[in-house]
Amino acid sequence: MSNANGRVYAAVLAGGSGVRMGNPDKPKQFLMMGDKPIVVHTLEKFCVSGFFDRVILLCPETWLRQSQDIINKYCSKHAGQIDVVAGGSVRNETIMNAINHIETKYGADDGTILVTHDAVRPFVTYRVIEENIRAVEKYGACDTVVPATDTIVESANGETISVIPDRRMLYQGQTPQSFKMQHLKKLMLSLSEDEKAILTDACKALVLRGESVALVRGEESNIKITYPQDMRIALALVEGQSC
Ligand SMILES: Nc1ccn([C@@H]2O[C@H](COP(=O)(O)OP(=O)(O)OP(=O)(O)O)[C@@H](O)[C@H]2O)c(=O)n1
Ligand SMILES: O=P(O)(O)OC[C@@H](O)[C@@H](O)[C@@H](O)CO
Repeated sequence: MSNANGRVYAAVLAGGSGVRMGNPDKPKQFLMMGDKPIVVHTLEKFCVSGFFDRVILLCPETWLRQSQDIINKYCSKHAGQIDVVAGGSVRNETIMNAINHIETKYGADDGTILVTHDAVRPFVTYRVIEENIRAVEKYGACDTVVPATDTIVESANGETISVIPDRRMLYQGQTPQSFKMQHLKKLMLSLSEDEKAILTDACKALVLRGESVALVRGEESNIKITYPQDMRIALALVEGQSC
């Protein structure tokens, strides 16, 4: 589905190795969740939504062949919509690989929209995906967030509290994070090594340059599967969905 100004692409980020999952025999995005791997649950959300001209799956270089096999086995109905591309050594490099692939293969202009999403957030909803696209059309960039539920404590030295910010202004960032693709590329290329070192997500590239990023309301259920206990929660959620 093209928007009024250009094309819309999804980058499903599956290039990580899942160290915090405790080094299972495969990166966590390829672990089974119910009847199919986590990454397939996520890809299906984007393919079925009908919002995208193309869905790009970024995976570790050593998993290119296996990723394609997984798609053919578990997601064959949508295989024609998905390009499998190698990710980079850090998450933002993976996003740059998606941008370079799209530019080279399909071309891009100022209206091209890129919706980036963690492969390990398989419970993203169609509402959130659609609101991301609408927010980029209106504001140029957006982040998906939920209000912070815990009190967030800041400590500069790791021993004592520096400040407890007003929770009413605090949110937890999720994905999707979505952008005018060419603008994101320009900003990413402008970052210094020091700036790259503090970039825990792509939205921060805009925030560092003083640019505004709109908020899209996320969902508590849009969890990121990071630790083994998240996997147990995810399995319970997917079982609940199939009941
Ligand atoms: N070089 C990287 C690193 C991460 N990711 C992706 O970014 C998402 C969120 O990252 P995270 O949960 O930190 O995944 P990992 O980097 O795999 O986990 P860890 O930090 O525990 O190794 C994941 O879907 C992961 O595959 C990526 O595409 N490319
Ligand atoms: O720092 P981590 O590697 O856990 O996660 C990096 C990003 O994936 C993360 O910032 C987005 O999912 C938004 O929370």
